[in-house]
Amino acid sequence: MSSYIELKNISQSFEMNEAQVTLFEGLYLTFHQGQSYAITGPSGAGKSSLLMVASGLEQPASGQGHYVDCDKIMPLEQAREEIGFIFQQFHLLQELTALNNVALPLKLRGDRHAIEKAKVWLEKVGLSHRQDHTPNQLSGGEQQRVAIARALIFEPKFIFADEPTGNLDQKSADDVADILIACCKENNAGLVMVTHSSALASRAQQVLSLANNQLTDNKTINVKEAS
Ligand SMILES: Nc1ncnc2c1ncn2[C@@H]1O[C@H](COP(=O)(O)OP(=O)(O)OP(=O)(O)O)[C@@H](O)[C@H]1O
Repeated sequence: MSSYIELKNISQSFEMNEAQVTLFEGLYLTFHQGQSYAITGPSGAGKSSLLMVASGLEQPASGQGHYVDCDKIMPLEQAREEIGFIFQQFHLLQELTALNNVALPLKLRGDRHAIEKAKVWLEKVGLSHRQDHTPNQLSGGEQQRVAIARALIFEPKFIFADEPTGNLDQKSADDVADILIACCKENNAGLVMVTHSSALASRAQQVLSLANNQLTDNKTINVKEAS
């Protein structure tokens, strides 16, 4: 049985200049493993904040998020092993080669086959020939492909991606989108992307738009009903 992430009645707000700023309020959301989702909306609407809450990296002001797998239910912040991240700025370690960046999550888990597995993943993202290069020797698109391999190598059930193509030209953005979607599909990982790109959003099965504290469903294709 595939897993899912369930958010119930979540709200997020911050104090700003002694005023309370609400980003979203009373949202109910379910993300299923193996499905793809895009969150769009105007700048400052709170998309990244929603991604942080939905992935368990930040706590909501109110409401709850759970990761559900078979009969196992756990708070999102305890589901770190099941969730991988991709960021607009790549966030690779500059002193490490592409190969060692990809291998790092497995090395940290004590996997003795980390380097062999990282080689396989670099091949999947088309970068075997750049394995000994450091991030500053790679283009933006290549760095993001390394970040995709690094995020997927420990086979998380979900990938959360914040503007994964935001720093790239159109050609690199298309290539990165192809690889990201194909790799998530191959791993049967759920993919949740925040993006300003209508081209990238259109490739997701469900497109949600965040504006004025609320989410609107703009497109749903073949997404399972919320459990
Ligand atoms: N921890 C925080 N404390 C105070 N304000 C915050 C915090 N995190 C986010 N904000 C504010 O919340 C608002 C929404 O930020 P967020 O980055 O989630 O928006 P966004 O929709 O992703 O924007 P963009 O499309 O421009 O990236 C911003 O005004 C931001 O400054």
